[in-house]
Amino acid sequence: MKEYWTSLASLLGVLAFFQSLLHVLFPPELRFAALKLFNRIFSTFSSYCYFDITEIDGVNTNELYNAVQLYLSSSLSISGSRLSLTRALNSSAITFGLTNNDSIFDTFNGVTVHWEHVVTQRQAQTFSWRPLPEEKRGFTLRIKKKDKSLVLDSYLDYIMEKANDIRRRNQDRLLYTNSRGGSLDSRGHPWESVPFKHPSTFETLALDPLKKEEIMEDLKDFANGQGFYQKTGRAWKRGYLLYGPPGTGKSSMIAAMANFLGYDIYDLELTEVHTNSELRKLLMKTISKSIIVIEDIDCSINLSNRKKINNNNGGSMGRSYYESELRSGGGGAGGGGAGGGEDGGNSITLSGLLNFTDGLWSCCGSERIFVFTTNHIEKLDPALLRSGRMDMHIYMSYCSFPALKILLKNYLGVEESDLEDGVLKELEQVIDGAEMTPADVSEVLIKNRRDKNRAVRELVGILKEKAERKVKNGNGIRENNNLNDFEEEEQEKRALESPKEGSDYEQENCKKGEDDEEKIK
Ligand SMILES: Nc1ncnc2c1ncn2[C@@H]1O[C@H](COP(=O)(O)OP(=O)(O)OP(=O)(O)O)[C@@H](O)[C@H]1O
Ligand SMILES: [Mg+2]
Repeated sequence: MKEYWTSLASLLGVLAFFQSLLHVLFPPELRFAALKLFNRIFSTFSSYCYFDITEIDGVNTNELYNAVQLYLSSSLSISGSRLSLTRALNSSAITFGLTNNDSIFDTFNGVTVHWEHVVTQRQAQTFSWRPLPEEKRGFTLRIKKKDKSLVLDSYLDYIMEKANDIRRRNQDRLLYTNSRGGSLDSRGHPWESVPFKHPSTFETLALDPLKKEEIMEDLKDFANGQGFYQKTGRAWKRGYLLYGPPGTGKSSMIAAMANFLGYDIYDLELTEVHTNSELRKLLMKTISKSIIVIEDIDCSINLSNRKKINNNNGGSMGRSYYESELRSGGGGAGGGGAGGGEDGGNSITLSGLLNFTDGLWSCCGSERIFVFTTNHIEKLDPALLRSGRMDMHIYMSYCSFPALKILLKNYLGVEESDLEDGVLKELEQVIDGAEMTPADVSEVLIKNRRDKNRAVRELVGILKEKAERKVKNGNGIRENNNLNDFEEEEQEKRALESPKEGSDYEQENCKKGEDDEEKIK
């Protein structure tokens, strides 16, 4: 012990000597340059190299910083003696972290590396485009120079992969919203998030089992399809359009999809997005393995009838979709859009939205699912529906007999075999004609769930009454149960509304071509 103190004292003595030498030999203005030089000489002869991973890289959040934090938290929980513990609002998981300026050793492929969590106070800002956090945080990785290639080749990739795994396994999945409009938080994020805890699964979803199977297979193929998408040169993304009457389970289906794949959800509120470029920025800030949802797309923004509305207004407001696009600098590529304002300040265009799902920007990141929902498919522009854009159109129907059996099992614990043949037959006969949504059926079952027999009796009564009323109104039970009133009406309306030559969008694009030719002449 005595020897230890003696060597420490001599080391301090040497340091003090060098400091006074620095003061004697160099005038104050050269001292900083001299220190830098010593530093360089020192690092040349040192056997270590250092990597700084700062939390904020310029203006963007550094994904690697978050990944390192998560990765280290898994080993810290067992080894650390002083740790910072955090629990996000509403989250069920506690996260371990290195305290400020603390350090830890890690081993990878037999190589030991050293991590330090460096936290310093940020100097008072005179001007900044957005508020920055008061603390500057980062990790410094120290590694032997001879092992440098190992870090660059595989250690960092390993950390990213491990962090993603941990995030999926341990952390709650997140539900993001852009309800703050275009404003960013102090870390530059346009999205706000809460832990996502919706209990809907494919098991609880009342849907035709065959349809359910088909959707689950499709999702599985998508999630395991990295190689396929790579091979075929397609962006690794998929679009689903869920349409049908209110209360048929569209939102429940989205939750079931997210729970099935373990993906986060981005619930995009289109009415809060003001320009195409804002839409693109939101897209850029989403992570892989996520579902981007636009609910009630027909109500969110007037996409299909934009031209008609403008033309009806006449005068300067009578600009066509194409002209407004040109003015906003958007063009067919759906860019800029900053100038807009013809829609009460909201200048997202259909082409901006199509570009969001389909264009070059849509593949920043990967493994992403787009889901649009609507109660009125006939109101959507065919350009949005064409194949390849929304890969799967899923009709969420009124409660069918197979769906009813699932609801009876979920809500009452009643299996098909528990019901008398007569009751079963009765239910089967009236369910399609009654056109009741799963939401309505659920309500009847929830209300009477203490008395199963009463619940079933009441449900049969209501279904019969509804079916009879439909017959009276001239909508008898159809022989083809796969196509009910809603679906048929929607299809008829669509056929009437969409002109044979093509959609508004397509016509506008044609007009754009004609105008361009005119200009060239
Ligand atoms: N197919 C279904 N399976 C199980 N539950 C369902 C189904 N459809 C509706 N429900 C129940 O009804 C409620 C409303 O369903 P949901 O919000 O998913 O309907 P929606 O189609 O999204 O309606 P909207 O078009 O009004 O948004 C949910 O709480 C859910 O429990
Ligand atoms: Mg819904």
